[in-house]
Amino acid sequence: MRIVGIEGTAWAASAALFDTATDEVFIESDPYEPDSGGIHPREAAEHMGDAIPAVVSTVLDHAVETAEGDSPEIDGVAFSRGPGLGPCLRIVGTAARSLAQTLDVPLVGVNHMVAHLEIGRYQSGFDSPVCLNASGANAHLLGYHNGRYRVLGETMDTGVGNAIDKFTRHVGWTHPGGPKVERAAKDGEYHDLPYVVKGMDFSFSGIMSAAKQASDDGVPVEDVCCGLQETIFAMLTEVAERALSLTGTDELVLGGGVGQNARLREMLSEMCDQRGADFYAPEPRFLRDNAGMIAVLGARMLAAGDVLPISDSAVNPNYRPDQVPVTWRDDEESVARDPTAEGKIRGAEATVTFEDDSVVKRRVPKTYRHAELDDKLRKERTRAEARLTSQARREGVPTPVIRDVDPTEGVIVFESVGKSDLAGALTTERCRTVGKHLATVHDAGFVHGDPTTRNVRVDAEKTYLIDFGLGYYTGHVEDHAMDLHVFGQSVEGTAAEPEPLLQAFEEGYAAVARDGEEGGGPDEDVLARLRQVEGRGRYQ
Ligand SMILES: C[C@@H](O)[C@H](NC(=O)OP(=O)(O)OC[C@H]1O[C@@H](n2cnc3c(N)ncnc32)[C@H](O)[C@@H]1O)C(=O)O
Ligand SMILES: Nc1ncnc2c1ncn2[C@@H]1O[C@H](COP(=O)(O)OP(=O)(O)OP(=O)(O)O)[C@@H](O)[C@H]1O
Ligand SMILES: [Fe+2]
Repeated sequence: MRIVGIEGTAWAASAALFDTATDEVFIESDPYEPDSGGIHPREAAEHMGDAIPAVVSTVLDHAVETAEGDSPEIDGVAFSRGPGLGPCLRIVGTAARSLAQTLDVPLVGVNHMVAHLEIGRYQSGFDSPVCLNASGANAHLLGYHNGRYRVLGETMDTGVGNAIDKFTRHVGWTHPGGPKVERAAKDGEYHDLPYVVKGMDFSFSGIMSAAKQASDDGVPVEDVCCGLQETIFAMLTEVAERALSLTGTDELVLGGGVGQNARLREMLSEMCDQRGADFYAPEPRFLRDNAGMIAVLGARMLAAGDVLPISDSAVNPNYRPDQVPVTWRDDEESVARDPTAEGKIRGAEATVTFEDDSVVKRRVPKTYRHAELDDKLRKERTRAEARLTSQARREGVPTPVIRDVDPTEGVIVFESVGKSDLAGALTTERCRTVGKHLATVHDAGFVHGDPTTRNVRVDAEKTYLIDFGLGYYTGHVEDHAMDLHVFGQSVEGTAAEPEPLLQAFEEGYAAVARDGEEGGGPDEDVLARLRQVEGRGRYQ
């Protein structure tokens, strides 16, 4: 099968030919490079209008040259349907429709983000990896489960590339900023910046303001660039590791333009090596926006009969990856491995060993992180975990008794609790209890920070919360809603039937959360905010 792909969601006007018989991908691209500032939607659309016909024509010439007969021998036309900039997408859509009609072949509408991850999965040969998408307008962790790609974690504000590009605009560098930050960082010393992860979600707004401020205050720009890379990429590596731990998977693939950064790839590969996981990053021409990935996924969709009638082929600027019905994969495949099957405990942050009825948790140094950042995080989290585990128990939430703490070494000795993780023993009643426990914790003025199904231990009588290392004191509705969101994502990404579990979880939360009389967030506010968090389109 031979399929043409067309891409043009933002900056790359690109066309490609993928031949399934030879596995060859021919790509022709023409980037839009703004003279100053960031990507301007109108200018970008003008660029698409000029460049798309030219790149398509080059690819058609190539198709004729490589065909056995005189015609280009094309079986389908795939195009990026979204997400992306509306004016650009419409031009791509029009070009794809007219090409499909001219050639009299089917039209295939591809989700750009799913294409970013499928290219790595296709090339690696991995079955069901966790996928880290690090692109300009997005940043998320995805895993296939029950017929869809589930968002296991994502940015709460801007995409990772856009965050970096905003900083470089601030210091007067031209777009794109990512490669310039990478070069400058090589000559810089590490500069400390805010590090924000919440379970498998993360946010860049605090770090970006701090980076701009540091540069305004006279910190050498190379040092800020070094701090930015070390902080942002350590955050992405940490959440990727947490996703591997939660799902029990030992395969990770990288996608997206920021994936071209050597330091990010180094950190991910080191993390995977150390936990015995396999890591795959496609070559740069398949990481940045390109039509090759659209053609490759388009071919699989076409083979599965997943084609679009012209009348139903409108573009979708907010097309989320979890909206895509995955027609080209087997329902049985899942990113989640059987959580009861594994023998040894592999947390994301720590090693855990069982000694009699005690558990020794060691936050071992993570060599992928800058030593100063690593030291700070391990100490802070060990202290937070010891303090909040005990405070939660005083509030009536079952947690393990703490027997010893050594923040300098990052070691805590706990009482061993529960018979298994909730991940392997999910019931509606237990989820209801987790909801109640989180409400109690929130009413006491703090959040858990990482309430996934692996951070809940259960036995016949009790449901315990463990691993408060990412917890902190806060009365903000947004922080409370994020705690609920983290639990929700961990259930969605791994459970066979998440709906009743999540309903019970929210009922439990609502039954206990204080009604807001004296300063605590009213539960309706938290649940309403949760709906907002879930519905946010984050393609800015
Ligand atoms: C929706 C779509 O239009 C969008 N595309 C996109 O963001 O282009 P992509 O090629 O995946 O990524 C571009 C980003 O990748 C960054 N980038 C490129 N090279 C980099 C490097 N060496 N280090 C860090 N960032 C880099 C750029 O600064 C820019 O922000 C997306 O995939 O989110
Ligand atoms: N007190 C305890 N009693 C029984 N089992 C425990 C206890 N503490 C930890 N475990 C087991 O060890 C696993 C890892 O512990 P924990 O979640 O604290 O580590 P972590 O590295 O912070 O994990 P992650 O960051 O992936 O959530 C837990 O999922 C649980 O199975
Ligand atoms: Fe992209």
